[in-house]
Amino acid sequence: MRTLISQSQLEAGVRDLAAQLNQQYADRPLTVLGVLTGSVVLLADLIRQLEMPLRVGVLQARSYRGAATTAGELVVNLELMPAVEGCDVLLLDDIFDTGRTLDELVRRVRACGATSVRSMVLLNKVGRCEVDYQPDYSAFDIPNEFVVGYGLDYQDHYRNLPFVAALDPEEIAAESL
Ligand SMILES: O=P(O)(O)OC[C@H]1O[C@H](OP(=O)(O)OP(=O)(O)O)[C@H](O)[C@@H]1O
Ligand code: HPA
Repeated sequence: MRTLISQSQLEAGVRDLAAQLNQQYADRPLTVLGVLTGSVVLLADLIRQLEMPLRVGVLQARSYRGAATTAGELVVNLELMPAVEGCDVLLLDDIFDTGRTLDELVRRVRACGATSVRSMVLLNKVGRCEVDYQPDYSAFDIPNEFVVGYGLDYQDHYRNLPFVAALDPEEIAAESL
């Protein structure tokens, strides 16, 4: 694997995301919803730098399964999500790739009565978007490569890496290429 974004670059990127939110929301209460599972590392690092009255919740979305590096059917589970009616919500995810996950989640959370729904991602994979939606905040543009680390997985591994790396073709199972 090849490192694309180092630990210190990630720290600076997350600091910058937090500063944007602290400026945008100031003293307004915010509900941050982390998209399981990939957002967990970003969620933990980001919320400790937020200064507004904050609620934290999670929901789940999954479409990349097993050895696949392309999206399959999107399955959404809102059972763990707190009530968001009348709330300003920030959906937080690790990566915007085809955009199908966030596009669907923004619609679903709006339908639950949130006052506003913005979205934030760590990584924006350039040139892959398949939807008419863009995240409101992102820290890094990355090329069209399958990446792991800092929450991102391949076959449920590598989420614990403190940096973001691109997998080389020989590290990706032959059946998913
Ligand atoms: O923009 P998209 O093409 O929709 O891809 C982005 C989504 O894919 C990944 O989730 P995944 O389905 O791998 O589930 P996970 O978070 O549990 O790993 C990632 O965490 C995002 O939620
Ligand atoms: O590049 C990626 N890596 C890991 N998970 C992902 N989900 C969408 N794109 C990616």
